[in-house]
Amino acid sequence: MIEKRDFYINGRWVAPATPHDCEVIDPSTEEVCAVISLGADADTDAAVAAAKAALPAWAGTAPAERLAYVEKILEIYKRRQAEMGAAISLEMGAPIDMAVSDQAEAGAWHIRNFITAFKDFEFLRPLGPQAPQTRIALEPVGVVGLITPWNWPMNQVTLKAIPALLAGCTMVLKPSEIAPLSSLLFAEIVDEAGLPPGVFNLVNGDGLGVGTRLSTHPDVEMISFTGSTRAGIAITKAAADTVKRVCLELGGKGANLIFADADEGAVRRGARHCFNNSGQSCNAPTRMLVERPLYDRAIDIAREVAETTRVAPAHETGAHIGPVVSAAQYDKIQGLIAKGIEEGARLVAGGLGRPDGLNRGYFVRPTVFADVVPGMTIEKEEIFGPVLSIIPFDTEEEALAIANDTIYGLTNYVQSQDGERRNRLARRLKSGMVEMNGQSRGAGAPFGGVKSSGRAREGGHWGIEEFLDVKAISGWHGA
Ligand SMILES: NC(=O)c1ccc[n+]([C@@H]2O[C@H](COP(=O)([O-])OP(=O)(O)OC[C@H]3O[C@@H](n4cnc5c(N)ncnc54)[C@H](O)[C@@H]3O)[C@@H](O)[C@H]2O)c1
Repeated sequence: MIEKRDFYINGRWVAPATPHDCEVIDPSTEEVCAVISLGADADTDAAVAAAKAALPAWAGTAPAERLAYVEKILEIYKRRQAEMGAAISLEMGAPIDMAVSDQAEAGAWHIRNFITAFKDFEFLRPLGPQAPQTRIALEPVGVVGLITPWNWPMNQVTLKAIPALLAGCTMVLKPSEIAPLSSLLFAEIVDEAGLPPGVFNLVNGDGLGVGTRLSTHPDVEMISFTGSTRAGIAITKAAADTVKRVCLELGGKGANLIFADADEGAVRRGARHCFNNSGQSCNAPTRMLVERPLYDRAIDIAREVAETTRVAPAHETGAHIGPVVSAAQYDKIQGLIAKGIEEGARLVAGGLGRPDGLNRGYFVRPTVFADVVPGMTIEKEEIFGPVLSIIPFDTEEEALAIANDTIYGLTNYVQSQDGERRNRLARRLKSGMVEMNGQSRGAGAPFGGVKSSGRAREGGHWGIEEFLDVKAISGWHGA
């Protein structure tokens, strides 16, 4: 049993002000695998005070010095990547091979992309030839609170902590209390990199405790949050009285528009993407919109993908999907599958209950619904499980209308050999990202959404700029 009750505050591991144990559950076994602490206001206040005290010196370091620290973090992170994958696999159920090669690797990928973006990042820029004595200065926002979810834990932590460091901010990270082990390891990595005390702090806790304290704290200038739309709204309201910057990465209900001229692998790729990470990705293409001539064939392919997707405990090596993260998520997904059946969608694979042979653990059957009608609950709500909804369409306009008729707007997908059509749709789909013909976002591209998916932009240049205030200066001396 892992016992990690301490928080990382002011460069040291410290016991919580008041003991408050919290059990971490291994979703593959439903057994307790670790004990952490939930912080109280006193812990949060101590971490914010440390970050505030460290801010002037850190904000004043040369960019090259901050870059050197981040390069050191990357070096240690790579050395400990297998350990990181194991922590993620245990805490949230990603299969061990995938946890190392995708989940933990996502963190390394973001750090590398930030390093590249930072090398030509300009903190002082001319406004333009029309105003030769005006400069635009980008300055660190200050002390920032980072609140992260359990589904891609290191992906999210690196997308926040690394640009905050590069920008010159100091910070308090509150990872998900459901999956805190990877973040505790990240704090060890930061500690080993030798950052000045107080620049990076970690306090474990829940949303109502540490999360709310950070969101309302007068010395915290910004909250960078990834998680549910529900919590994002609560944080925005809580942060209003202190007029913080609030950057939100929230839920999604991605549409994958597959036209009859799509490449051979499009349906298979879309179904696999939906089931990856047991469906627990905010950008998952969960609504597969298929042009009528391809519709029956697409259902057959999706069924085959579901039936051949192996579900197994997270510690097993090889290609499979693991459990979903918790009993609460399992129950929510079961409820939505039941709702799909009740509302008349056609169940073509999977369904209620656990896969055969798995009687313990939060395992969900890869599930495919066909004949899903826009407006059905499974078409509207984010399920966050391995559940695909297939919807037929006859015209491009109809597909576009269905895709855009959602409160979310994170990633949409288009599969077609017609380049003109792809470009047209890319501009008309209401989302922060559009991925076409299986091409994923390029290194350093901004990740973020519109509408109820939140409007943060993380990664690369954009991700660094989120942690900077813009100052306009006129009467500047010199060139
Ligand atoms: N857009 C993205 O980039 C992105 C990425 C991953 C996950 N997500 C979304 O995250 C959700 C799943 O994650 P989750 O269940 O951990 O979400 P969640 O919102 O319940 O929790 C996320 C984090 O917020 C904290 N929190 C909860 N309520 C809070 C409050 N009132 N004040 C302050 N903090 C609070 C939690 O403790 C946790 O650290 C899904 O909806 C998913 O789509 C979005």
